[in-house]
Amino acid sequence: MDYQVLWIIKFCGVIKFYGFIGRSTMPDTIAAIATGGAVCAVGIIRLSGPEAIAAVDRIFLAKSGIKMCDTEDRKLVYGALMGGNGAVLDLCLCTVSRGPHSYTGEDTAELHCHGSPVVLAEGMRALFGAGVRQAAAGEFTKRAFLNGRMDLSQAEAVADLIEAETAPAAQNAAGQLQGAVGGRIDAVYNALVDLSAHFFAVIDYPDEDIDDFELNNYASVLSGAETTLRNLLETVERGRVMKDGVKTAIIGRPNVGKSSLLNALVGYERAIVTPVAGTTRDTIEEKLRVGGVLLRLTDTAGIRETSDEVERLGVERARGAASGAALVVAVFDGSAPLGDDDRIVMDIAAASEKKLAVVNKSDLGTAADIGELERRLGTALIVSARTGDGVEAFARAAEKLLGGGGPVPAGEILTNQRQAEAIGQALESVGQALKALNAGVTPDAVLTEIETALAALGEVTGKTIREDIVGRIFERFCVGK
Ligand SMILES: Nc1nc2c(c(=O)[nH]1)N(C=O)[C@@H](CNc1ccc(C(=O)N[C@@H](CCC(=O)O)C(=O)O)cc1)CN2
Ligand SMILES: Nc1nc2c(ncn2[C@@H]2O[C@H](COP(=O)(O)OP(=O)(O)OP(=O)(O)O)[C@@H](O)[C@H]2O)c(=O)[nH]1
Ligand SMILES: [Mg+2]
Repeated sequence: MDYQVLWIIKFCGVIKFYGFIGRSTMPDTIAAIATGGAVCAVGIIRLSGPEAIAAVDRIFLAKSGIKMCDTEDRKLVYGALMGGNGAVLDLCLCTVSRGPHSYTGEDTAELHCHGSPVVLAEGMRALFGAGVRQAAAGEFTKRAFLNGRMDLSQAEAVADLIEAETAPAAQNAAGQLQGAVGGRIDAVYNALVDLSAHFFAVIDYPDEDIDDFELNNYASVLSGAETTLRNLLETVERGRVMKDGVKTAIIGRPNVGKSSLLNALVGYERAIVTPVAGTTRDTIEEKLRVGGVLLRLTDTAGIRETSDEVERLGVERARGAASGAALVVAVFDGSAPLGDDDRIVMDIAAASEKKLAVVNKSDLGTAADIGELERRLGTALIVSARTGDGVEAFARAAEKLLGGGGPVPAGEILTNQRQAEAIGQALESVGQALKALNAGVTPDAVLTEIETALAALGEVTGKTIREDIVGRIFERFCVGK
């Protein structure tokens, strides 16, 4: 082959090689709309990476004439955002934060525009022209994690905070953003690292026995770790309720006002209401916040014996909803005496651990035996879905029954399944290590268990975690976070 051609091929290979190295050591610059796609008062485009400040300097002209590269960190500068064709897109504010003292740890910039999706999209287009690329979901926070600005439990708290549906859930996530979980896990992690260092020393000098004082010391470190991990795990159930809400089934015989109650609770005509018995066929779901508790309400078909095939399937679904619910709300028509269908409803509700009876239509007077309801179901609340009387009291009763309104969580409630699984594994290994220690097993057996526990704890904070798992965690974030 011609030497010249060979040389060119070799040269291209070198470029490719350095191109690869360049990409892997020097991150590119990313941009995204941070404020979502809706029309709003102010919309923010954010950038991160080595070219972030240079890129805004290409498309943003400060009124004062100053360049953003000459502006101090975290100062807002007023000016014009320029489109690709040189036209002014918006009059906006720009700010920069240089790495490492920024959210991502890299150089960052923000454009605070008028909140028009069109302006923001055009601003993004101008930035692509200035050499930046669209950020992937969660990429800013992923960079913050990879640059050591936060651990993985804090990064996950960012997503939890954004998605929180109640004030306590948001408060708990904010606590975790400050390191409530990461700090506790780190404390256990560090204690176990110290312990394993001792054990390594023992293995290196096998002739020296571990004295009793030290053995006791090791045992107390391990049981201290066990306690911390167990306490954290015990919050998982509360965490699930906090994050996912409480499945709540509204059941009752036809026409008692189940759909009317749902509508009165959520404050709009969510479900169809008619005087015809058997109006609701399929189940209807709606979220409702009562105080700090999120209810996932399911309105169901009225329960009765029926030959109508569609209605029968609906009744089956109603029974299914009740058995799958954490809270059953049994509705009765208080203006009529209780009948056989009401007693079937009572039986279904009584089988649920948590239930509330609602005696509806109080505006029509009372003919139902409220004493019977209270004997079977405990609390009975008198309401009128039509006038709204008692509906608020019902919501308060539900909140109280579900343990809402308790102390405000400051991050100590575990809401993340991945973290819970890893902590469960660590707890198991610490328990085994303690057992091995007490049984007088050779030090390396104890050490093996401690190392397994360390690996599991490292997954919580991200100290030791596979890259593909990190990738999967951040993929679930929104774009711009
Ligand atoms: N406009 C805007 N609002 C936002 C964010 C943002 O990036 N931009 N955030 C993110 O998405 C959250 C705030 N998080 C942040 C965390 C750290 C830093 C930061 O620059 N920290 C530096 C400097 C602190 C200082 O000295 O003032 C540091 O800790 O060194 C910025 C935002 C929520 N609100
Ligand atoms: N006077 C009075 N009427 C009510 C009240 N609540 C509901 N109703 C009426 O009772 C009828 C049935 O109400 P729905 O809410 O459809 O009852 P439901 O239990 O969902 O009925 P199905 O879906 O058929 O099982 C409608 O005509 C409502 O307007 C109330 O508090 N007072
Ligand atoms: Mg209905």
